[in-house]
Amino acid sequence: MVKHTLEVDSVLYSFGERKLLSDVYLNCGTGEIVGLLGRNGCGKTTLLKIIFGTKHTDNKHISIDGKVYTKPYLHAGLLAYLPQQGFLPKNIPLSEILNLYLPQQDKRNIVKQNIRIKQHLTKRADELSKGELRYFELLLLLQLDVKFLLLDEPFSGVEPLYVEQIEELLQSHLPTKGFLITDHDYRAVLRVSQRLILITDGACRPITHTDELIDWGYMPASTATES
Ligand SMILES: Nc1ncnc2c1ncn2[C@@H]1O[C@H](COP(=O)(O)OP(=O)(O)OP(=O)(O)O)[C@@H](O)[C@H]1O
Repeated sequence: MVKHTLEVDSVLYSFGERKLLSDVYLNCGTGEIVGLLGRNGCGKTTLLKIIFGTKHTDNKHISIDGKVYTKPYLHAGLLAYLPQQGFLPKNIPLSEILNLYLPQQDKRNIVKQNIRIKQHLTKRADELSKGELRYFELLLLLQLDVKFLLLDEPFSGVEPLYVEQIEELLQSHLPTKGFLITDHDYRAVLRVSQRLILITDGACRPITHTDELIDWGYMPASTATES
């Protein structure tokens, strides 16, 4: 399997007097899940939007397999983004949503035949529970022919059983995809990620041991025994 690389460098983002992101470097290859952690408001969502290309910034260098892109989302086959708030139309059934997003029938069938989704196909997105909807969104994005997925809070509001199923789903697509994932369910992020990056003070810090998350003030000291 060919390995692809996403490289993010020199990201600067500021508003007013505040420099939100000032020293960002990270990379991700297909075959790995990179967990992005950080406190509320540190800039995780902003960074994912900058990488996707939908958020303008003062400076950035986004490359995939060595080629630089200013707006990667405009190029087929590169990236997909799961936004925090979801992205699906609310007023049409899931089966029609699949027709819109997945032109290939075999890909649609994978989603339609999924044991957790098949009974919901005639429902609209707003008729699903939060966990069911998140699972459906992910399942759909995973069928897209893209090399990298940027996932903003895929576990948010999701019950433990679905969290586990989402983790399994991501793992099953590792042969062809790479993932940048952020979520406040840090236990799930720690479980599923091969590498961790903490955003703090506008910079990306590679984390090699979970104790460092306590040292940087992201996790409470009471969690030390879990690491
Ligand atoms: N153009 C802007 N003007 C004012 N504030 C901004 C602007 N862009 C980002 N911010 C602020 O920067 C902070 C970072 O937002 P962002 O959503 O990226 O954080 P986050 O790390 O994803 O937070 P959370 O974990 O709570 O989802 C927020 O406080 C946001 O309001």
